Amino acid sequence: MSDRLYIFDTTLRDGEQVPGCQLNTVEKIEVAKALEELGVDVIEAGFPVSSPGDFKSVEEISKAVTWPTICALTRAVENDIRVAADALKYAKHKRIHTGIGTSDSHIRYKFNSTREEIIERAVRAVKYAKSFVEDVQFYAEDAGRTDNEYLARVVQAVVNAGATVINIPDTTGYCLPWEFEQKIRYLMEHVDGIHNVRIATHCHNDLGMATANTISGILGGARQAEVTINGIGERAGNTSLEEVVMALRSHKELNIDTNINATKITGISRLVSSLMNMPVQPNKAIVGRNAFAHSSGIHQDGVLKNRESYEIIDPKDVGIDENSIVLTARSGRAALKHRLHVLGCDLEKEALDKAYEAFLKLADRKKEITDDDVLMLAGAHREQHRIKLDYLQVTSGVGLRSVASIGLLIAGERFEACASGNGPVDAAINAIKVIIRRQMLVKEFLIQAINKGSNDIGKVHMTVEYDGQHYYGFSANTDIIAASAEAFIDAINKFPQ
Ligand SMILES: CC(=O)SCCNC(=O)CCNC(=O)[C@H](O)C(C)(C)COP(=O)(O)OP(=O)(O)OC[C@H]1O[C@@H](n2cnc3c(N)ncnc32)[C@H](O)[C@@H]1OP(=O)(O)O
Ligand SMILES: CC(C)C(=O)C(=O)O
Ligand SMILES: [Mg+2]
Repeated sequence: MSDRLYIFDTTLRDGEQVPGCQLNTVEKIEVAKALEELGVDVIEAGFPVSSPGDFKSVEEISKAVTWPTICALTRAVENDIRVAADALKYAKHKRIHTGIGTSDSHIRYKFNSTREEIIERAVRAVKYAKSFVEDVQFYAEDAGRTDNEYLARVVQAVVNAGATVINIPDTTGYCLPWEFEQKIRYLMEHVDGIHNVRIATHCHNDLGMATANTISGILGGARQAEVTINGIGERAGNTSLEEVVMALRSHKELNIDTNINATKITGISRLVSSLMNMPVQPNKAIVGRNAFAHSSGIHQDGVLKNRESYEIIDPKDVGIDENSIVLTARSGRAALKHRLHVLGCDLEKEALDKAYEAFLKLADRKKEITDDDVLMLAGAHREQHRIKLDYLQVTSGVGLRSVASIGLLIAGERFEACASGNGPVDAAINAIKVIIRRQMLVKEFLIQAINKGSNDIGKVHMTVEYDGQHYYGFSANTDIIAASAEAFIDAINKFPQ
């Protein structure tokens, strides 16, 4: 059987300390209930003494949540502890999290104190918290920069005072992974009774090593990881829940697992991101928009042959239906063929080659190719138009009349003309009319963006009246003037010969 790692989520406390991420009580309850469904063991719901709003949130979360332990943060200050105990009164399982800074820098500059006095304050706080609740967690703030020998003395004192969980925060995200592992190992080896309590990691990401340090701490003997959804938290953030959970699931040889239902990870990541107005970076591990997106031809070909070529996690395991094959100018035929197949369009080799050629031209002009684009490309190569647009140049601007110069290929022969108009589309259509001398009238003209963004493809629908009949023309192009001219030509191609 694998060893159990307890997940302590501090999204609602450390995560909520981020500027702009404050939530109201109703929103906090929504996140807390989602954390419960996700399967976290402990929810750090807030710092009750900090404001009446935070007190209320801890109180309401305590009522709303059933089985996870609800934890409230305090300083090593009696009033903080009293207020925390009061806020937790409705919790079915409650924990007070008290502590104090232990690094020489904190002792000297924050507290103007001494190592001995800090140990005394730590012990007093733990004993006072024990008078309210059984489950008392102690944090040695800035343990990452606290020397191991002194840290072990602090931990020994609070274990003796009755602390049930010992939190070893790398508050400033300073440690290297091997160093953090050694720190935890040192405590495991030098504190009497340490095996009767649980050691926790609480790593910050200032050097981008929060997850690495957490995993190292676990290897050193920690069995509680303090994490947040999407890794939000002070400055560069905390360790992200999803990274730790999936690192352990991906490395079964470590034989350590959590109670997390990973299929809920994507949902809660989106919930927290939207409630906290905190977008997730696209390349964020596990929950970023691109975490399961493949955009280059060689990778796409490999993934289509076997998902595991470029994926170590099945996206379904974290609640994503399937990976995405993103079509860009770096994609190959395998990806285009796959997307066309998904869209119900199977092309033979020659047709695929032609569609691919058109696709590359479009992809060089557009960052991402959508399903509509792909269908348009697949259709475009099939129709053999008698009249084709060869080139088009239009000048337009404010305070001048637009002029178009156009070249058409009619049954392979080139015809050229110039014309002016009251705008670029009018000029282009007038130029076509110089070559195609028929009585034609544009009856309907609609330009539509397919998705969004100024680099998008414009779709043009046009109805042209000729000889008492209406003919429909369509085109799509990143250049809407070209699309308009092409739609006009498309309608002309449907005139009876
Ligand atoms: C690493 C972390 O994330 S710790 C949690 C950080 N989160 C927060 O600070 C959010 C909540 N904080 C607050 O609402 C306020 O800071 C309060 C209510 C806790 C305190 O407010 P104030 O009384 O106005 O104090 P202020 O914030 O200016 O200064 C903090 C005081 O707490 C002391 N302090 C800081 N940490 C601790 C601690 N763990 N134990 C005891 N005292 C502490 C400081 O030394 C300072 O005391 P001083 O004024 O005697 O120098
Ligand atoms: C309060 C403690 C646990 C903390 O957030 C830190 O040290 O980073
Ligand atoms: Mg922190």
